[in-house]
Amino acid sequence: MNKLKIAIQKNGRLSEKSLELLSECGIKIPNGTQKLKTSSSNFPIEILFLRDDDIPQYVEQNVADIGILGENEVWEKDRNVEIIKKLGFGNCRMCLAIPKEEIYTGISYFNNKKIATSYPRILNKFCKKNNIKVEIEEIGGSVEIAPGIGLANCIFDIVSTGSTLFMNGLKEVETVTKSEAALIKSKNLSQDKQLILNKLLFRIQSVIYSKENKYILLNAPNENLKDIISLLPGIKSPTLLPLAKEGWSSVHSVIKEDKFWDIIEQLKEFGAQGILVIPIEKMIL
Ligand SMILES: Nc1ncnc2c1ncn2[C@@H]1O[C@H](COP(=O)(O)OP(=O)(O)OP(=O)(O)O)[C@@H](O)[C@H]1O
Ligand SMILES: O=P(O)(O)OC[C@H]1O[C@H](OP(=O)(O)OP(=O)(O)O)[C@H](O)[C@@H]1O
Ligand SMILES: [Mg+2]
Repeated sequence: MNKLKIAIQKNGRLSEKSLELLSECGIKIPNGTQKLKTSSSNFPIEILFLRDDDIPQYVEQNVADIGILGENEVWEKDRNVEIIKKLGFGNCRMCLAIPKEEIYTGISYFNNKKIATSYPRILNKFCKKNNIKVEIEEIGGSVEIAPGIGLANCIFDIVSTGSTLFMNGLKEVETVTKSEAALIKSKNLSQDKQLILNKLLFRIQSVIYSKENKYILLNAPNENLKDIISLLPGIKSPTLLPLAKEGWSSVHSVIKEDKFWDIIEQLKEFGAQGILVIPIEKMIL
């Protein structure tokens, strides 16, 4: 049977999470090998371990059918591939940063500046859109060092916590775009491979939903049930069960994790008690 070939990063920020995602999808991958290519024992998929920069090219050329990498690399390489799913990890922003003692006057500050980056295409597009004329100095890595050693005036790079900028005496002044890990696919997949991809996507979707959502259980006084239910719409609607104690019900529902902290105060105001929030292992809609 035809196998779907997926390219993931060999060593780097996205390697572990990419393998973890496949494993959460129930796909068994032999570990502990130094091989650059391996197959799953229980899903028709072959895994290629590559440098992330090369993945768009391999997917465009059908050497790999799909790949997991940062959107930033996909945009930078600008190959003929399609982003089909954001994966919720590898979140970062792409920023312009300048020496911390400089006074930032707005985007025109960058006119006639030399900017070091590993992402010349994305930077060039941004500069054109904003009508600024810059000199782009392309380097492969350790971009934050460039102003300190006189290679450039400022930088354009990936930022997450900001600690690399801080440690190198730089400050972030413009966010050009945000990026996260994504699944890309080749534009000419055979029908068999598309079917395998659909199966994989279904599993990925379930894994992502289960991470974004929590199961919530609480006890609610019956007189406030309507208000409490309106805060917890659930997938279809919440489950209601009478408690042994008269006048009280147990409410079960599913909520978005990031919404929970916003509604907890309101739930308490409506008299909710014994609130339990439980992780969901898998969620199929
Ligand atoms: N600090 C960060 N926080 C979150 N995500 C990040 C961070 N740095 C990079 N990323 C994301 O992880 C991807 C891989 O980063 P990494 O530093 O491992 O790349 P690399 O050095 O280019 O690796 P490779 O050797 O495979 O080319 C980046 O393209 C970006 O999408
Ligand atoms: O804002 P921060 O949390 O400090 O993260 C930003 C840093 O992370 C990335 O590099 P990485 O550490 O992956 O090393 P690399 O440049 O060698 O790939 C990126 O290139 C920045 O240098
Ligand atoms: Mg790389």
